[in-house]
This record gives sequence, C-alpha cells and structure tokens, in this order.
Amino acid sequence: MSYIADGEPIPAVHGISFSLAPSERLAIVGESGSGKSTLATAVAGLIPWYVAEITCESARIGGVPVEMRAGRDVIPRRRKGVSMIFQDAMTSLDPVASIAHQFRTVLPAGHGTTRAQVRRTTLEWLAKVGIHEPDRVVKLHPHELSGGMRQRVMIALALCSAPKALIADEPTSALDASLSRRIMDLILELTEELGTALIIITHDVDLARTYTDRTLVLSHGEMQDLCATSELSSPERSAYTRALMRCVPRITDYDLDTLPTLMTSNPSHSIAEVIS
Ligand SMILES: Nc1ncnc2c1ncn2[C@@H]1O[C@H](COP(=O)(O)OP(=O)(O)OP(=O)(O)O)[C@@H](O)[C@H]1O
Repeated sequence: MSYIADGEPIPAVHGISFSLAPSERLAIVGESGSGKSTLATAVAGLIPWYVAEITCESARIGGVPVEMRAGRDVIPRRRKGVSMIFQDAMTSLDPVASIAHQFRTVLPAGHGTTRAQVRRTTLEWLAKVGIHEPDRVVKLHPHELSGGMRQRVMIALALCSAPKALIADEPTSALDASLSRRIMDLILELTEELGTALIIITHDVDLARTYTDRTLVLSHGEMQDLCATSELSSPERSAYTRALMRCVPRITDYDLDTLPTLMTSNPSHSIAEVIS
C-alpha cells in the first residue's frame, strides 16, 4: 500500500498476510512510522481511494470476500464486520452529537428495528461498559464526559453491532496505568463474549504479552515476524524482533543513560542494530 503525495506513490506497507480466528487476539507492534495504523485503517476500510493505492491479492471477513480499497465516498464507509477504536476518544466521537445520536448512527432504526429498540440496546450497552446512570449519560455530549467514560462509550459504539473483528489502535496510551488495565480487561471480556477477534496496535510489548495470542512485528512497512506472543523472545525470531525485544526496559535496568535503543532510522539497514 502506498500513500499518494503530489501524484507520486510513497510506499507505506507491503507484503503483509495474516488471518484471524473468531475470539483470537493479535498484537501489531513496531516503532513509530512502521505502518501499524496504516495497515489497521486499510483493514477497517477507512482509507479513501484518493489517499492511497492499495493492492491486495485477497481479503475475506467472516468468509465473505471484501474490497480493500474504500469506495469513492468523500468519507469512506466503515467496513461491515470490522470496528475500530482509537487512542483519543474525544477526536473519534462526534463533538456536536449526543451519545444517543451517535448510537443511532451505528444502530439505525428501520428494517424491523424500532427507535425504542435502538434506545434499549443503547442503554444496555452503556451499562455493559460500566457507565452509571445510562439514562442520563445518553443525553450528554462527549465534552461532558470524563476521559475514561468517553473511552467506554467508544468501546460500546464499536461493539454494539457485534463486529467480526475489533481493531484497537493504542486504546489505552492516553490513560493512567490503573484505568488502562481496566479498559483493556473490559475490551477483552466483551470481545470474548461476542466471539469478536481483536487486533491491538501498540508500542507496548508488555501489553501485547499480557493480552494477545499472536504478534505481528512490523518495521518500515514490512512484516518481520508473525508468531505466538509467548515466542517473541525465541532465538528463531528475526534479527529485528530480537533487537526490539532487547529494547524492552526491565525493572533491573537501573542506568537510564544506557537503555538499549534500536537504530533503524535509516531504512537501508537490513538488520536492526542495538546499541547500549
Ligand atoms: N496520510 C498520509 N499521507 C502520506 N504518508 C502517510 C500518511 N499517513 C501515514 N503516512 C506515512 O506512512 C508511514 C506509516 O505511518 P503509520 O502512521 O501507519 O505508522 P505507525 O506505525 O502507526 O506510527 P505511530 O506508532 O507513530 O502511530 C509513515 O512513514 C508515515 O509518515
């Protein structure tokens, strides 16, 4: 996949292939700019046709073939069966719409569904994600909620249509450690209940270790490894993954001046070097 800038293609990610079973959890890890969000937004069908060129041999969601390129809409349509949540709920939620209105966009009435049913489902989902007084909260706008509440609303909006897959792009990096853990536990509990596969995009290898079954390691838009998360430190992994794993800070790293660092700013480096 290449972005288009001044009419010229700029390669972002290529040669990636993976599959996900229902309820399976995959982490996508890599340095900043390695292409994690690009890959995820392409899978979610959120990259408009005029922003990037996407070439894909085959893609299926729930066994149904899908077109990777988003349609010619000005704002691409959300891909049916895949939902996405982001780091900053404030910029993902519509600031001028009430929470009730945002649910009505995701769960439209019609085709046998009444507005009363949509309201009931909305309140059920708000309660499910731990929002107290859903009757009151549903009338509020995003700026009237705390950061944690907004994150919970975003999770409810993403999951209320029972998607086949949920993509969580750095879902907790804006939250403190204790809230972050509660939000991750909530995402896990609900995706497990729905049988929804989960893709977590993160810089945090420890988060991947705690919450995922498999990990895809990206560097400069290329897949370096796709393996069981528990096998990330195995000597069989690529040189890049081994170098990345050596950079994960440990509690015994007392000397902050000599923390290991990856030297991969030059894309011509075929193997990641670690300096310490
Ligand atoms: N809209 C865009 N137009 C042109 N290039 C882009 C665009 N979005 C991202 N890129 C480039 O594509 C590459 C991959 O970016 P991407 O945001 O996917 O990386 P990332 O791994 O998600 O980074 P981060 O962890 O910092 O969010 C980078 O070189 C980035 O500069």
